[in-house]
Amino acid sequence: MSFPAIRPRRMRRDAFSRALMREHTLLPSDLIMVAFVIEGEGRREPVPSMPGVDRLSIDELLKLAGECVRLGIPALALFPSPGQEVKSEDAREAWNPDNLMHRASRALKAKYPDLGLVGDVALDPYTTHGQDGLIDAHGYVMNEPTVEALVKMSLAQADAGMDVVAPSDMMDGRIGAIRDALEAAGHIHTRILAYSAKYASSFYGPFRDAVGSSANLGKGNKHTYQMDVANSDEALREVELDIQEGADMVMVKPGLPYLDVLRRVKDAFGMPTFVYQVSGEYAMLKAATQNGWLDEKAVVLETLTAFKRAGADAILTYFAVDAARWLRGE
Ligand SMILES: NCc1[nH]cc(CCC(=O)O)c1CC(=O)O
Ligand SMILES: [Mg+2]
Repeated sequence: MSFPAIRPRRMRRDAFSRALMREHTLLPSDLIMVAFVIEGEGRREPVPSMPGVDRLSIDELLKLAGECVRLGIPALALFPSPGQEVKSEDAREAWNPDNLMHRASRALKAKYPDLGLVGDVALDPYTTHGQDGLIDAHGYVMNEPTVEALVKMSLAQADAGMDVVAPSDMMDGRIGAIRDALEAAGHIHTRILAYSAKYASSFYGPFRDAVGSSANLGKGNKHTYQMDVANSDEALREVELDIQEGADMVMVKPGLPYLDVLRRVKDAFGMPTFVYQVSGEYAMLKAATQNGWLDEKAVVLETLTAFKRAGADAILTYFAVDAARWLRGE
């Protein structure tokens, strides 16, 4: 009777050999925490479609930042949830030097100068129609006028101390325009994290609730600028352009349904490649774990490890603080 000489199970038998052959390790330093900012003081406003996520006033945000620093999470990505009263057709609040994001940035940098700050660059929190750009009479998002606005927004964020500007809008040519403007203004250290392969996904619904753009967007969609979910060659073309235009980091978004794209991007370019585990992925996992159908710690760490396996250098996730605590055995 002959048995297999090659037994992959041998290495899996004991914890020591499993540890030695493990190919990827998830660390708190792989994570970027995501937070929503609101006006006020002492305010934590729950996002109903994202149980466990609160919109935070700046003083509460400072506490979250302190926790990130303590846990070894290198950076915090900020999204504003401004009131309807500052929204307009032309989104001018986006580059107001004293807007909510910029006040948050200055407060965070004063208290935690070493925590990396990532500012979202897109117009959707500030437009009355909920689109990421400026629209023409037909509701089409106009490319160049939007890029001009994004440039002003990026300069204002850099002035307010943001370390990284992260255009999440998918306009053509915006990385090059932002890079030129930052250089010309002397902001030579401001990094650009480009949402390069951002899909027109249905997994963003809870985020749009959180920043207050879903009601304004109504039945609208973003199919004329975000990518078709069926494409991945196109993702490589988009990433290549952003690299040529001066991106320091490129991103694939959403995460879990797009691991194939992540792997292709990492293999093709070897760039710092980030992935965004988006609001709908968060909501999906939360719903199942709150029902007791899945084990939260186990599935969250599994998804985050899967991103690393697929080639991610860093992961934007609403679970960053929880995951870092679990990884540290807290
Ligand atoms: N500029 C919009 C933006 N920036 C980040 C997200 C989604 C993030 C998430 O779902 O967690 C979106 C939503 C959208 O494109 O409508
Ligand atoms: Mg592009």
